[in-house]
Amino acid sequence: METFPIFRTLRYVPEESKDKVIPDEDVLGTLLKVFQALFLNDLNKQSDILTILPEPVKSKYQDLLALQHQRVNLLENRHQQQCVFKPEEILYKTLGFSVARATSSLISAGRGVFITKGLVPKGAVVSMYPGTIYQKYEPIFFQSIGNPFIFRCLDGVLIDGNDKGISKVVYRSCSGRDRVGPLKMSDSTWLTSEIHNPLAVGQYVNNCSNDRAANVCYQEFEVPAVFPVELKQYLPNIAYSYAKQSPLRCVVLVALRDIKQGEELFSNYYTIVS
Ligand SMILES: C[S@@+](CC[C@H](N)C(=O)[O-])C[C@H]1O[C@@H](n2cnc3c(N)ncnc32)[C@H](O)[C@@H]1O
Repeated sequence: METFPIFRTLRYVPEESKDKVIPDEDVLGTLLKVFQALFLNDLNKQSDILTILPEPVKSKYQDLLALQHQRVNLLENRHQQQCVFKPEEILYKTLGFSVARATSSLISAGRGVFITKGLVPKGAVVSMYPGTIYQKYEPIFFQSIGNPFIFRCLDGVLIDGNDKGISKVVYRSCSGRDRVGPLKMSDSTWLTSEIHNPLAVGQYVNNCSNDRAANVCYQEFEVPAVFPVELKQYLPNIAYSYAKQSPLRCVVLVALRDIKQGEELFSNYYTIVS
């Protein structure tokens, strides 16, 4: 009888990446830059979002929006030009590249992740690994059966990045639980075809092979307590258990070299892919 491993693909951050490829401040800086641009874009679509924000946050964005409109009017010489873009366009305008899922260049590997526009410089954060965060003592047995999207961090913390079945239900449930009034503390749109955070595709990156060297690597990151509350809605991770004290674990993928438009991303799973 065939024995089936619980974790079909259990990728992990290898010991050597304790020496992080880029400093945490750079990861944080990139996320803040992209999320703030996404938020301003959302405000342009729906300015009534401002009314639910605490006063200091509201005035910060009112000023930023006013500045943005001034700039657009100067450039375009038009009145009240609406500047609303798709999330992938915001990513391109902010970081100089966009990234998306498409059929992998590897035969029968399903989908993969590609640079669809622009150039990713070496050392840039190129995507995020979305999913529910489990401490190593938390139950994940049923979610893990036949699930190739489980990622293991150095300390045994697991991230379930599966966007289907029970994994999807669990993520949605945790995300609803952690809402603070109208404010979302995480992004659930990576479970749908309308992704709000275009970086949240890292779970679809395929494993490297002899003829496809890894061009990205995983790096762990803890979201600091000071992370702006209005930008948490773009974080594609949620803790399985509600833990007010512990910081939220994230995993980002960092470019190991310059990556050009049209190239597929490959990481090292450090496991045998079946
Ligand atoms: C986390 S998923 C990656 C996304 C997957 N390609 C998909 O479309 O769902 C991991 C699975 O992708 C496939 N895969 C990843 N790297 C591969 C490779 N180098 N060759 C063949 N299949 C691969 C395997 O089926 C593996 O279990």
